[in-house]
Amino acid sequence: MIEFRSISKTFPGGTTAVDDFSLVIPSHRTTVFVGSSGCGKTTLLRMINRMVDASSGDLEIDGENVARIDPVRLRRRIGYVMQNSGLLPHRTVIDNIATVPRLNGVARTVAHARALQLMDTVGLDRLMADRYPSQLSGGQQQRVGVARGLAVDPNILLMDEPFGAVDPIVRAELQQELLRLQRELGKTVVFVTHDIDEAFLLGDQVVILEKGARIAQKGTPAEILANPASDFVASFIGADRGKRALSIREIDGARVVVDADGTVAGRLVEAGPS
Ligand SMILES: Nc1ncnc2c1ncn2[C@@H]1O[C@H](COP(=O)(O)OP(=O)(O)OP(=O)(O)O)[C@@H](O)[C@H]1O
Repeated sequence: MIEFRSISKTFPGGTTAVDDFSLVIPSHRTTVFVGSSGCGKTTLLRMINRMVDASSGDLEIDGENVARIDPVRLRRRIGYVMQNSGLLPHRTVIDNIATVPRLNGVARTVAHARALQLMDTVGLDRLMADRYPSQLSGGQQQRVGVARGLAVDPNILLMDEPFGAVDPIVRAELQQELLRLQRELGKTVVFVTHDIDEAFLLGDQVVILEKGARIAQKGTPAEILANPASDFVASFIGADRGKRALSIREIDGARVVVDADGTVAGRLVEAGPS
């Protein structure tokens, strides 16, 4: 469990990116931060692995205050997947995936064997192991990014707009892969997006944020869709456009919420990892 307790962050220039934010992020579930550009999503995410330190408040992982954990050690045990995959251009796919285990002292042969398994896990052909990132499509690069995030077998996986830079068809494929992976692996995933449909599709818990990372509403997709807490939320989720008359359908054994035109708007929480 990750717990934010009255966390604030003011950057040296004076911008308060996060203003008194409190939230519990349950383990083995996907929590999605969603909101407009500049509302503080990335800052929240980066405070979990101390790429950004809070100005005030406490942040705990399983009861341990992150301020007391060495940031390098913390980052090596938390997976981080970013937009544009963030791969090292001069390293092959397999070396990119094995980077952090190697830094942690894992032998090269062991790290490479594990990297090949992870390529299977994320649906990448092993034949691509010796290619460089520039020789892959955008979607394949994102899969390498996810494999790299999983390479230290972290309990926590942070994902910052990981599918933002790929076309809608590949994006939909990657979203489905993540749902499949999450059913298998049951990580504590914290996912940032500005796309409400992506948030509803992937999130067990969705947190809609306004400027300063103020929580406009949090809950399951079904709760938010059925009962928007404010005009802001209603407008953000498109409820005011009359688009989302909800119903529940069973697709591939999972119970999902679909809106009026049949688009999957979210998954019911009971369908999470078993
Ligand atoms: N290192 C920094 N120094 C100064 N201000 C910063 C820094 N990082 C972020 N900010 C500011 O903090 C606010 C929140 O930024 P953040 O990147 O967390 O937002 P976001 O919701 O992730 O935005 P986006 O969706 O555009 O990535 C913004 O006003 C931003 O300009």
